[in-house]
Amino acid sequence: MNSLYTNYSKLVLSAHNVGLAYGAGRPLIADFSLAVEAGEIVTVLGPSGIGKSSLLRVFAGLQPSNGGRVFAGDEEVTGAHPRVAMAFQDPSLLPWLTLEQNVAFGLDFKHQPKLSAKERQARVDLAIREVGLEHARELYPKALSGGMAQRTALARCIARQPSVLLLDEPFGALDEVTRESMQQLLLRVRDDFGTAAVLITHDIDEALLVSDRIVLLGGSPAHVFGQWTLGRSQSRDLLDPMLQATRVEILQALRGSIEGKRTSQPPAFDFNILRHAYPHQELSNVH
Ligand SMILES: Nc1ncnc2c1ncn2[C@@H]1O[C@H](COP(=O)(O)OP(=O)(O)OP(=O)(O)O)[C@@H](O)[C@H]1O
Repeated sequence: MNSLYTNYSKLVLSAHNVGLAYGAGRPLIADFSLAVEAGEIVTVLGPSGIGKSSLLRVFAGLQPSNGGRVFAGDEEVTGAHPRVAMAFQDPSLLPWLTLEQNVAFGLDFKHQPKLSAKERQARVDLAIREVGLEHARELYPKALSGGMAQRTALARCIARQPSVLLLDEPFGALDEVTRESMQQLLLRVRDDFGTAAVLITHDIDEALLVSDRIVLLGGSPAHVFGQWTLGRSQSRDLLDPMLQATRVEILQALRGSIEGKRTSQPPAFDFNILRHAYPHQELSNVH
């Protein structure tokens, strides 16, 4: 287990001491910090109900945190941000719009920069091509398979040209083969555009197949309970003994986190990295 915070100037998303609570009860999440580099795919695993989706909504600026700060690049996230795009398990397509119109709709979000008609069409075309749905652009959502609908939702995100994708179990409802092709698509988007991603999944194998880093949430309030870095040269064949060993380690830690036991010390977060990346930001509440 180790951490990967090497390319300081390339952070696209960072969370500093984020806390989360619903109502006046015990906080759900405390002191959560994460730094995501350009092109890095970070998967967040953790027991059901620990707060993974809530955390992602905070990263997307869709929900306030209780303390802490989130940055997209060097801009603080205080609401929906043009460089941050989120996709959910439900593709949330508008049924009265065609596939192409659904993709273009992502560019109409209030916080998006204004584009010329030509630039807008170019972005839509590129995104549809990237997800391999050029043949289906005139179809309405009811005529799309689950995989095609998810590809459309991803294209809607891609058209916005985000620096980071926030993916809340987007492949969870798909059959295994479609799921595999979506995982390959995610890797391709990363390779083609350098887009980073924070992915929530319950599937350890999925995490092992796509992630540069796996972060496990555990404890109450939840915090980083374990962290694994997978090199790009690491085999992603699930039968590979190294990957198998990591799988077992993650599974044991996940069981430990469910039982509320600390099986491993979470890695200490080096806040000097954030100071280095954001020298002009006031990080006084970061200790
Ligand atoms: N808007 C809300 N108001 C009050 N409580 C909420 C709200 N949203 C989520 N919760 C509660 O917060 C806890 C964490 O929910 P969240 O969906 O973030 O967890 P999760 O780890 O993503 O769960 P799962 O893996 O089952 O999807 C749950 O107990 C949930 O009931």
